[in-house]
Amino acid sequence: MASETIWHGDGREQALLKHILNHPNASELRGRPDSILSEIDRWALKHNLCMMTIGPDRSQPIIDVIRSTTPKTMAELGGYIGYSAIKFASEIRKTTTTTTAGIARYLSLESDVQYASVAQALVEFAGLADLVHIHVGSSAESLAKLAAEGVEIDVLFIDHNEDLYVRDLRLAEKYALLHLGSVVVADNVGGPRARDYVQMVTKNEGGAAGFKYRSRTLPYVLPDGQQDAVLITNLV
Ligand SMILES: C[S@@+](CC[C@H](N)C(=O)[O-])C[C@H]1O[C@@H](n2cnc3c(N)ncnc32)[C@H](O)[C@@H]1O
Repeated sequence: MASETIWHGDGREQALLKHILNHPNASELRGRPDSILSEIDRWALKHNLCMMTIGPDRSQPIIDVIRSTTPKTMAELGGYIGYSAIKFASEIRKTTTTTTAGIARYLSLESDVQYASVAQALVEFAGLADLVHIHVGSSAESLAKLAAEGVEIDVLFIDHNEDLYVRDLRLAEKYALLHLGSVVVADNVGGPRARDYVQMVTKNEGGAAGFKYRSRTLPYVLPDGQQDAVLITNLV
């Protein structure tokens, strides 16, 4: 019988953090997001571990979204160890304009306290703690808190639990966290658990807040050979 891929939670996250912080070239890695992410990728490859991070290749279409929208506020559902937060927040920093300078932020929502603490340490090591705000708690609770603070999300990256994609997009709309022109990017939409979400955003019907969805699917193959896809949806 084929063994199932283990993606997380076997101590690899803490081992990875230790590796990065105690790296012989730690002083050269510190404050260099791209080098830190490359080191994470190298470490995972060396230890033959599939990590549930967005990784370098799948990041590219999301980087393109950031470049074309220059978001003031980007949020993600599912932060894990902070890989995507470091990748996308550093891109936001590079694309910061005079209008977004000082106010751009990346909100990372993560339910697991231990993963969030690894993420916080890596974000600080990458020099992005002023931009990245990690919210520990379930996505439903954190979205409600963001709504109470009057947050408006320009780019929403959904990458937590496919069973919750529909519910959480609906919540973000209900709480008026999204606006006309917001872009929603969902990863891992290739499997059956994301079917309802795919149906919802690829129909030309409006969402709960009256926006219409314009979606495009970008297929990819996972390191273990499974087919999957990213779905990019513009609210129009
Ligand atoms: C695929 S990983 C995220 C990977 C990350 N975006 C990256 O690319 O580096 C999914 C994460 O979502 C978190 N998660 C699952 N359900 C959640 C929920 N309801 N609210 C917040 N986070 C959740 C998990 O603990 C896990 O760390």
